[in-house]
Amino acid sequence: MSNIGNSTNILWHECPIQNRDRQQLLQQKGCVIWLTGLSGSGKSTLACALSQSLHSKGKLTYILDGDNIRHGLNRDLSFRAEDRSENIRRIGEVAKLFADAGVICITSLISPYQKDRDACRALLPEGSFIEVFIDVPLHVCEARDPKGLYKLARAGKIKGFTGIDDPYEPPCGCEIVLQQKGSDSKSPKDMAEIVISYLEKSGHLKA
Ligand SMILES: Nc1ncnc2c1ncn2[C@@H]1O[C@H](COP(=O)(O)OS(=O)(=O)O)[C@@H](OP(=O)(O)O)[C@H]1O
Ligand SMILES: Nc1ncnc2c1ncn2[C@@H]1O[C@H](COP(=O)(O)OP(=O)(O)O)[C@@H](O)[C@H]1O
Repeated sequence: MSNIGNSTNILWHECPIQNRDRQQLLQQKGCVIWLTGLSGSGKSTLACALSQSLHSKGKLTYILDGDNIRHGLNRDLSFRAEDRSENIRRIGEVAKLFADAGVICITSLISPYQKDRDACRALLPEGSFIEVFIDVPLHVCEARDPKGLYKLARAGKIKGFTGIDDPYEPPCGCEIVLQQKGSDSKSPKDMAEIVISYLEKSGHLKA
């Protein structure tokens, strides 16, 4: 019996069907592909392109998108630093369950703080947390502004907007950097191919 957080007298219950059995069934290894970048950098677009491409190869994926999860599980959270951390912690825990289920779980969150991303990495077995930085300069994201949020932030109508008056800490030592700078521009499909070739090399697309 042990105490975890505020829960006392709890005991882990094992089931004979384990992660390796699910890997065999699905012919893939569950993992978390953690997309991070500014608002408008292309996280949701890449998540969809990746999911479509992997699906067409017969691989099971699931997307956890920050915007979408804030409509339900995380609807109680704001954009204060503590709430962003809690947002990321919960999504990290959910992503861990999907990965354990054998699914290739794609998360799409700004996740601006390195320590929050590192805490999620620490939840997963070695090699199963694949951090992907979508490195798009602020001026490019701001020019795209598909939801008009940068305009509102510049006008002072949204406070604490990432990149404007709230921080974004670029990853150091992440698995993949996808740059979108000057002439080096990549389509979402090109970006998805880079991630998929990483997964092929790392052995995640076979049991
Ligand atoms: N203050 C502020 N800062 C940043 N973003 C804001 C803010 N308010 C609303 N939005 C919208 O919320 C989306 C980001 O949610 P996330 O859950 O990914 O953010 S975080 O990881 O908790 O920082 C983000 O979506 P994306 O553009 O898809 O990144 C914004 O549309
Ligand atoms: N690789 C890309 N090249 C050019 N434009 C892109 C690319 N990926 C996304 N976009 C465009 O950028 C905008 C923001 O993309 P989105 O996926 O919503 O970003 P995020 O989820 O990071 O906020 C959209 O208008 C989208 O069509």
